[in-house]
Amino acid sequence: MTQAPHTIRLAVIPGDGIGKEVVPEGLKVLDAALAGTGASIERTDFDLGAERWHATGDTLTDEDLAAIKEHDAILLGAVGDPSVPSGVLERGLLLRLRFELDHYVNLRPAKHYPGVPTPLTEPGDIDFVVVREGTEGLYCGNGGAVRVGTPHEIATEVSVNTAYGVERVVRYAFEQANARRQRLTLVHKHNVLVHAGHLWRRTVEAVGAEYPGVSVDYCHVDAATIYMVTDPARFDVIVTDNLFGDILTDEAGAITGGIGLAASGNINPDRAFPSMFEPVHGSAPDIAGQGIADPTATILAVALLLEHIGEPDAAARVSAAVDADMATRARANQEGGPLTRSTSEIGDAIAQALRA
Ligand SMILES: NC(=O)C1=CN([C@@H]2O[C@H](COP(=O)(O)OP(=O)(O)OC[C@H]3O[C@@H](n4cnc5c(N)ncnc54)[C@H](O)[C@@H]3O)[C@@H](O)[C@H]2O)C=CC1
Ligand SMILES: CC(C)CC(=O)C(=O)O
Ligand SMILES: [Mg+2]
Repeated sequence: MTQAPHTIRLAVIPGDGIGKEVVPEGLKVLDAALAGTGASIERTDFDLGAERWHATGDTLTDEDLAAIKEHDAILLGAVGDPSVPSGVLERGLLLRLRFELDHYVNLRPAKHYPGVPTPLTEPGDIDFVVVREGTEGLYCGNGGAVRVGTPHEIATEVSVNTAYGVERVVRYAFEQANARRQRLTLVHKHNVLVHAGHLWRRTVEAVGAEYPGVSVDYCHVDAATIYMVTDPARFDVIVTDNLFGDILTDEAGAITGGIGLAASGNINPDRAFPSMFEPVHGSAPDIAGQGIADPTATILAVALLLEHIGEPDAAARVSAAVDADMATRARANQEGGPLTRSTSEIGDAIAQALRA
């Protein structure tokens, strides 16, 4: 559908490793999805990541951050590289973006496309979303270490959970559940983490009273990892903290056909700052540079981005093109084996389907 001409200001951060390989495919599909709609992309590339850090020592400067804030949305590949001490880019770049831009919702849909290979023998109908808290918990960097390197070293990481932070993400999760199959599962570990866990439990109870149509369930996180492989169809919306959500969504990627299919949105629902869309996976140094990374997660992140910025038709067309590509994979699988395609061949196929 043609709309009035308008421009979408997009900040692009390919990052490291396969981030640099999958982001061009996401952009290819974004262009194809918007062709003829009246919307155009005004794109700014940010060279953040390992190379920049080696050259300048910067992870994310205040100037970078101010420039990124001038955009409508952000597309990110992945950050992290074996040549950089672990945590420097993950904390100084990725988490700093999530915290500074108040991405308190980390939305991670998980869907199995029929016939697509999965490690589960009977996957059932897997279609759920994880609403992971994005700005608190164990990822705050609240901790420290003393007597480092000695036999008496003590290291702490303290999980921060505020009533304000938990309530706003729980409310978002109830809204999601209300718009879906009206089932919400809180995942935590309140049998042990009694302070944070009981705050989450009480908050879900209190907010849930406003959503009488939504049934509420609870799993300890260890049991949740079991149900995710034995009965994933039980889940509709999972709400959980930053660390548990991180772990569970890699598992969700694995059971739905691979981490290369799992997309995410770091969302500021209040729209005070641009939201950031990225694949769930990391920079995958083990396969980087080979052109074999699956770009589908990034392409699905583009669909989430389009939905968020008010281009639902384009978003639906991207999702439909991915559905069709998944059906092609399923057919190939039935006919004797998985399709072997390069990163750019997958991007080309999906972009071409959109232009057809
Ligand atoms: N959002 C981000 O930027 C994230 C960054 N990282 C960083 O990435 C680096 C590598 O972390 P890992 O723990 O190895 O996790 P990873 O997600 O990069 O890789 C885990 C496994 O999944 C495979 N894989 C990942 N994406 C794939 C794709 N698109 N297609 C096919 N296979 C894919 C990899 O080859 C690897 O075997 C680290 O520096 C880590 O801190 C990790 C997770 C998220
Ligand atoms: C690299 C971490 C900071 C984040 C992560 O693994 C994730 O958000 O999935
Ligand atoms: Mg992760």
